[in-house]
Amino acid sequence: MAEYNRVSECVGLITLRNPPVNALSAAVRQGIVDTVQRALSDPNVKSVVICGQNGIFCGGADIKEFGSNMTGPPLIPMIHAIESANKPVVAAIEGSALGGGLELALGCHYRIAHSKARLGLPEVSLGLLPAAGGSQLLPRLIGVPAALNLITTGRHVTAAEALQLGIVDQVTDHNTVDAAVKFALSVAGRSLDPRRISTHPCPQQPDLDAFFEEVMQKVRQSARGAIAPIACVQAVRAAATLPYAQGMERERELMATLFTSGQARALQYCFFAERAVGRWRMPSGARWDTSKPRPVHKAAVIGLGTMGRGITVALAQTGLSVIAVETQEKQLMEAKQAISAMLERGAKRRGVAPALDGVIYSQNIQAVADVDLVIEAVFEDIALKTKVFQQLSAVCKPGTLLCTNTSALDVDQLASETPNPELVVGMHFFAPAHVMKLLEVVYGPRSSPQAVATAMQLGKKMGKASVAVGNCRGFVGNRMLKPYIEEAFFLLEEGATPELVDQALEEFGFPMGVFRMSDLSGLDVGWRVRKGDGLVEPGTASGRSARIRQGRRYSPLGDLLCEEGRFGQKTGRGWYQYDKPGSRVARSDPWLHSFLGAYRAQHGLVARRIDHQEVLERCLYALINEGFHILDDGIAAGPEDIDVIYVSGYGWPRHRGGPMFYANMVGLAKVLERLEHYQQLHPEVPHLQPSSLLRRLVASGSPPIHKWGEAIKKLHSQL
Ligand SMILES: C[C@H](O)[C@H](C)C(=O)SCCNC(=O)CCNC(=O)[C@H](O)C(C)(C)COP(=O)([O-])OP(=O)([O-])OC[C@H]1O[C@@H](n2cnc3c(N)ncnc32)[C@H](O)[C@@H]1OP(=O)([O-])[O-]
Repeated sequence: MAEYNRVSECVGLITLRNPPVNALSAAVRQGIVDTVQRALSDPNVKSVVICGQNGIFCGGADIKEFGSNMTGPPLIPMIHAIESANKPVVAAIEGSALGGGLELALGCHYRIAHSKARLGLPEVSLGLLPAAGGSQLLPRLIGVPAALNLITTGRHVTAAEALQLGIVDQVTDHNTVDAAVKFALSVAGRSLDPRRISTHPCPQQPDLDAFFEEVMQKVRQSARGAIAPIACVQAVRAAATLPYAQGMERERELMATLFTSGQARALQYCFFAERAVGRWRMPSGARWDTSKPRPVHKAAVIGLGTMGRGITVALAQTGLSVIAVETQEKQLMEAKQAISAMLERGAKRRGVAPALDGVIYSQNIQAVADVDLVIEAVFEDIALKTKVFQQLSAVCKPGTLLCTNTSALDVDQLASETPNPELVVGMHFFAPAHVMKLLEVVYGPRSSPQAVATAMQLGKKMGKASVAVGNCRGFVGNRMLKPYIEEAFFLLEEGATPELVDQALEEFGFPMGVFRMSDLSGLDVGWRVRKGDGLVEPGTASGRSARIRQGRRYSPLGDLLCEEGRFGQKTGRGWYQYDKPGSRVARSDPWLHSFLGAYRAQHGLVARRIDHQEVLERCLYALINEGFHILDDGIAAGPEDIDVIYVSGYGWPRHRGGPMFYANMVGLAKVLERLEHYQQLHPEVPHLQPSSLLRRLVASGSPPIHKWGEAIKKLHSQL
């Protein structure tokens, strides 16, 4: 709702009240309509100030209302009533003015922002566009190029940038409402015509057609199949070419195409899923709101290879003091240089001073004796990690949390090497660790809820999408990736090419297909793991038996390429060829195609035509099926956990919601039917065997995804 007060004798103060972000729910909209009317009809009131309670102006339209029938006064006439008011209306912007919140402020005649405020039109990140006039008003206020940038990216700008762009009229470090009231008093009685943005002509862009063509091309490329960014460009184009009223009509038409789209539902699901994973729970019943994190003032990182360096930067950027330990002197010096450079670059980008003094470098593990939390990031070898955990147990003060950055080893086995296994959790970062959003916090059966709470809180502090998952081989992300990659290898055996498989996945929305990604991360990484699992066999045996390992179908294609020294970008040859080692532009490699032909001939395989549909069904449904196994095992608490992991760490296209949301959209019965179809064709591939949870969900009528949690609990209780 909205509260009304008269302050400073003649200023009507309207305060939005809808915690936590004063979203423009039906009640708030009604409150604004009523209080604006009251202020305008009160003869004692000379000007009006609109602000939000709790130090936040407005987080925009109430996203929770989108799924239901919208009631209450519509936004656009409400904002028009403010703009056409005969008394100056000033927006006092604290915290955030986003989406409909900024559109409300653009309807006001003046905008005063606190220096820490953030402003933006992020509707595109929800699969929408600014539909309360933002796509027509912002270009008129700040010009087409700047408005296009904000609306197609959805980025939030600082108050300083908003002032520079001309979105706000004043920035204050003091009480914003007081500053706005003082300002409102100073502009009372002034002509408001020049302040009604909708009446402004849109600044003309030279060579408009060419300009928009170029913008549309760039936006289409970066959108990778998302439809909202395209509609955003079309809406701004309307602002540049049509009178306001017609532009608003165009905005309404375009929004109608987006509002009920599957992509909008997927992106809004991601919005709430990213908030839901913070409310973690463990199979033991321990939960986020009953487990108190330990304070972490000082942390340490052991091992300063690529991952260790990124983790040190991510920790230091939170303001924590960090002890960075590397026993090899040369490696330590190189790491110090790299970390300092990363901190300086990051600080420059964020416009702050680099936290160089926050990192202390040492060759001696004794240096971590008084830290609160240690993250071990040494080479992925169980013997080495065990030795480090034993050393840490001897050196660290009681209660220090010991975390491992392993991506595949058994966290509980490492815990068993310490006297306090309850203090051990996995903190699985993704390369580059100071950039990638995802953090898998891995709890073993003996990890304490307090250890999980502490790691999750530290993850949030580092700006990570932190997801709590159970300990198992490959945790959640890598465990689901395995069948996805294996299916891609099998498709090559049956007639596909890396280009075809990658094209299908990139058209689906992945930034990179399996084989381009494999070349980037290095084929030797997977080879080492497969060797460790005893799957790699020397020589070139042929026939079906050569492709059955440990009782299941296995494709040695990746191993054979590695035996040729084809590790990908780093060797200039992999599934693709590159100009030289280290270059990133992949080109088809005739050698690879003749190698595949020879391989099929040697194994008596006949290539057949494979289309994009089959690539998507086999790679994605195999991955999704593993997701159902993970839910059934209780390794992930809910589908949101899996989807946030894949969207923030594995390049799953956000406008497709995540693997489990996608399965829900496609229809669980369809996914089951297709898995059964491929399982019949490939009985020697266990990961195509539909998960029993998937079968049970389909049998129980395929409940909608937000009901899976209770359905799974019910199904488990029936077991
Ligand atoms: C016509 C018009 O053109 C169109 C169509 C629109 O306007 S579309 C809407 C456009 N607006 C947005 O895209 C802004 C979305 N919000 C945010 O970016 C952030 O929230 C924030 C404002 C920067 C605060 O961040 P935070 O980190 O301090 O808190 P939080 O954890 O994120 O959020 C705290 C709690 O508030 C909930 N919440 C936040 N914004 C909300 C919103 N707009 N509607 C409903 N709930 C919202 C959120 O789910 C969480 O709930 P819970 O999990 O506690 O139950």
